[in-house]
Amino acid sequence: MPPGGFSRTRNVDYDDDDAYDDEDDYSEEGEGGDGMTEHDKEQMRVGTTRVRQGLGELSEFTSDAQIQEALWHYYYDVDKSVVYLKNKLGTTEPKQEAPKKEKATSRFDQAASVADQKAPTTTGKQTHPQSSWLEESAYRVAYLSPPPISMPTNEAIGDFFWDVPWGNVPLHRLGVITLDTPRYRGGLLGGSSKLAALAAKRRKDREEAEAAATKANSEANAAVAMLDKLTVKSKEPTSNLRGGDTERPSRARYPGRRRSRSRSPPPEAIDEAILKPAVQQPAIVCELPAQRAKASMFASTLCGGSSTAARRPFPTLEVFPAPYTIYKEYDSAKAFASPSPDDIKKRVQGEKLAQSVEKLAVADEPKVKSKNLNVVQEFEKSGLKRMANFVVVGHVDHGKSTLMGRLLYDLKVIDQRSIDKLRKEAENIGKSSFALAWVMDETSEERSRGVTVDIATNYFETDKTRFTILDAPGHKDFIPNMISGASQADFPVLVIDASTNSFESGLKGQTKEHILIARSMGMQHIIVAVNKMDTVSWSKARFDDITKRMTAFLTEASFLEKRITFIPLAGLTGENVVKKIESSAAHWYTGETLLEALERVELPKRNLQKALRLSVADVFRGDMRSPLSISGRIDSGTVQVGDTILALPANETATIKAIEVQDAPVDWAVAGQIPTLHLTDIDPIHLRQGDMVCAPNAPVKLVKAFTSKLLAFEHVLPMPVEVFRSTLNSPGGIRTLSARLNKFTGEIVKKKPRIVKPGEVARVVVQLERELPIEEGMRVVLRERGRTVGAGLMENVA
Ligand SMILES: Nc1nc2c(ncn2[C@@H]2O[C@H](COP(=O)(O)OP(=O)(O)OP(=O)(O)O)[C@@H](O)[C@H]2O)c(=O)[nH]1
Repeated sequence: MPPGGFSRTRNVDYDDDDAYDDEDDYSEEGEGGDGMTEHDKEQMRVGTTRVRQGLGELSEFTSDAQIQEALWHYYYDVDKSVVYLKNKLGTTEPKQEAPKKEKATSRFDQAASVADQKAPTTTGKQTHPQSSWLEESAYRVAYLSPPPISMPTNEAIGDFFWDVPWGNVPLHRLGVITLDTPRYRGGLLGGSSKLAALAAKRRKDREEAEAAATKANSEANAAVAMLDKLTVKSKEPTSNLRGGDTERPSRARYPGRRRSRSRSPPPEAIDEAILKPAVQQPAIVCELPAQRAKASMFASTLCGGSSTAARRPFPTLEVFPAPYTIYKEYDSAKAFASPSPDDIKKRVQGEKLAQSVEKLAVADEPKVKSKNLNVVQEFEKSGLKRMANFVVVGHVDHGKSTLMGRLLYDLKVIDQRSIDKLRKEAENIGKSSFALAWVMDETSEERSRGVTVDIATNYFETDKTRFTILDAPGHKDFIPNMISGASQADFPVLVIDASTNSFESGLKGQTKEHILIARSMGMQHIIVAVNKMDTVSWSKARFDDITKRMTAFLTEASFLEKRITFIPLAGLTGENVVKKIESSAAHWYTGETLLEALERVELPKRNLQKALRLSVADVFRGDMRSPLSISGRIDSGTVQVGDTILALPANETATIKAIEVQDAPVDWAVAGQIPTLHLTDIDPIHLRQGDMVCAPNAPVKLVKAFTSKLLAFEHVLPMPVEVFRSTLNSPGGIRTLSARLNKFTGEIVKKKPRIVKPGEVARVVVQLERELPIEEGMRVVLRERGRTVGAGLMENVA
């Protein structure tokens, strides 16, 4: 390159890294940061000595810095440096200051200053007056906005450097100086000729490294190309891709990658960039770092590392779009329009599996067939014993469960071994006196607390009758359960504790309440078991006193005296339960035992001819064979296996699959019995405790308000109450007091009374919160805040 053939600015094309990685650059180049290697320094030292020798007497006027500057510029050429310095010293007065303090002015800078004299100056006041043009430019680039640049002419530079042997500069160094548009670099590279040379040296090193990398890449590419040949070719269309892109592996299998490129240009832009032929860019060299390592020995052996296969160019795009977004052909190809081979295989396997499963399948359960029996006739000719359900009521701890345990034990329904076991268990927790009660109280809560919580059911039979025991809880907290039990019973057995004060406290407690509820349920016969007579030494006076007071109360509650039976007994020891008492202390009692009284009770008439009505007392969700079972008393009508029933208020039908009465399977059941019905063809969610089951052709209406004839237990006035019907209870209220009635005749005594006193009978309108299946003749109990305020008979829909 001729000396005058370049612009004043040496626009060295360094990597961008150079612009900000200054510290790294210097640290690489020696401790002093002067950019000289040890070899340079040695050459500089020897050269300085020889130049001084060449200068002779002029040497004393020349500083080391000047000599070294010359040597640096002439690449350690001693002769040229001597000539240069002699010329310089011949025209320039040596300075008097110490050479070390003088700032060395490079020849290049001198050239610039000469040119400056010819060029128009545009520098402002920020420019140092003695700085060269190049220094000024560096200063401006570093601290100011770029000024309009005044360029020295090539002629001026050429004149100055006419004797400079630029032609000796190695070719690779010439390569780093370009004739591009002036481009200002920072102060590091803008004003130092040493640094320029240093940069040239680095450029050379880098080019050598790149050449090595290129060679390595060629080998690696050859290896990769060989590996690519071994892979299955993508069938996806690539017709409108550029040549280089056709070899790009499909990215459809890696959709996640596209998601990670959140800053990718929009698909349209990519489309254009990829699909249109690339525009030839002038003189842009894409210098990518070596991205591929040299092929391993194994790869070279396998694929021919020395192969001369054409090198695949590195992709110059930094954005690799997912094909579905840019290549229209993928859309039209509809790659997933038909099932994949895997899908087809799976489908075939699935079909085979389904066929084999079908072979294994059990045929659907045959529909339950009805025998279409005339159940009433069947019942009449069956010769069944009479069936009696009684509820055991009374104040808490008066001995109800113990009495029933004794009854069952003495009737051998419970064997000695079971009783011994219960005794042992009861002793273990210090409740040995409750062993008999545990015959009925089976839950751990009941046993640990010593109180009955829920209705306990058990069975026994005599020669004439099959009995169902419904043992009710005596505690006031469980009155709703007591109501549920009472609603299923034909008559009550009232248990009274004859012990001192116990009878009296019972009267204030649940004794009276239980009696009233039982009577309100329509029960007309009652057996009063005066219990724990052993605690009062079988006192006739005590028994008579209790009998007298209870008769008065019971008759007031509308029990006829002839239908009331009193029996002195002791459930714990068993006297007068099944066996007559033998003690002389009880010689005054010659009446019947409890069992005899039970056998003698007149049972209510069964409404077999009426439509089916069954109050659901329990719902059992069982196994696959019997997913849903219900139990409850049949108030009227009959059922048989195969019958369709209607559940209310869900209004869902079900089929009776099987029937059990007292744990024995039967074909039918009639009013008065408490069967268990195993159902099918219904979702278990449609049946709950308290629901009504009836004949589909004679359903019970759902009502939200009704008129009732009410016996008041407490003062009654329009107020919110809880309405109990059998096992069902629902919020509601007494809406209206229509009239007060004569207790015996039912005639209206007073219309719209403001209040009804305890013991009076009134006609009231009861409002329900939701619709419930209630019809004429059904009995309801109204409670308010845990107290029973009244019980009544539903008359009609209000
Ligand atoms: N001395 C004596 N104690 C009895 C008799 N009958 C029951 N008891 C005792 O009275 C206590 C209560 O007996 P339970 O049978 O649990 O009374 P309950 O009426 O069933 O109690 P709840 O069902 O919780 O209302 C127990 O300790 C019994 O041992 C009896 O005839 N004589």
